[in-house]
Amino acid sequence: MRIVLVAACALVDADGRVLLAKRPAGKSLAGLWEFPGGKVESGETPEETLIRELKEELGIDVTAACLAPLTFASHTYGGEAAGDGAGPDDWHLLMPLYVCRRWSGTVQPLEHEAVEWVRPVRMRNYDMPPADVPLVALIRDFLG
Ligand SMILES: Nc1nc2c([nH]c(=O)n2[C@@H]2O[C@H](COP(=O)(O)OP(=O)(O)OP(=O)(O)O)[C@@H](O)[C@H]2O)c(=O)[nH]1
Repeated sequence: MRIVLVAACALVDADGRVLLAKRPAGKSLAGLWEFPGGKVESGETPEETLIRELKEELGIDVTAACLAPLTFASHTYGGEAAGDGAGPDDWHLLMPLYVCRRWSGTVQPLEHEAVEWVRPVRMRNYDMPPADVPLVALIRDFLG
């Protein structure tokens, strides 16, 4: 099965809130709240992907030194969820999740429908992609 590497980032503000971004209509998983990030392109490190994506998606600048690895998601997307069993279009998401507490610039939803700063205890009220669901409890434990 195809493994797709996606780098994602939990931006954490001075109050310990995490930035969630709402996927826009017309994209896969539209309307769900995700961590900013995107597919690692050929020749990129995951850190380089995040530096690029956080600029494109949110208009902020981060450095690799401020990206701390926290955990990862590992999830198969495809027919299984639809009850069709494994199929040729299935793909497996492998998504390292970083934490970042320092950036420059002001966060703006340049590519998302909206962004919100969310207290970790409230994250379970936000519908997230299935791959992200196991990460929520971990973030809550980590950030308190
Ligand atoms: N950035 C991000 N992507 C996630 C998260 N959880 C999750 O399943 N994904 C999936 O990882 C992929 C990220 O790809 P992307 O952001 O570069 O691509 P995209 O949505 O433009 O493309 P797509 O429409 O092909 O999915 C998407 O399929 C997205 O659904 C998450 O928390 N953050």
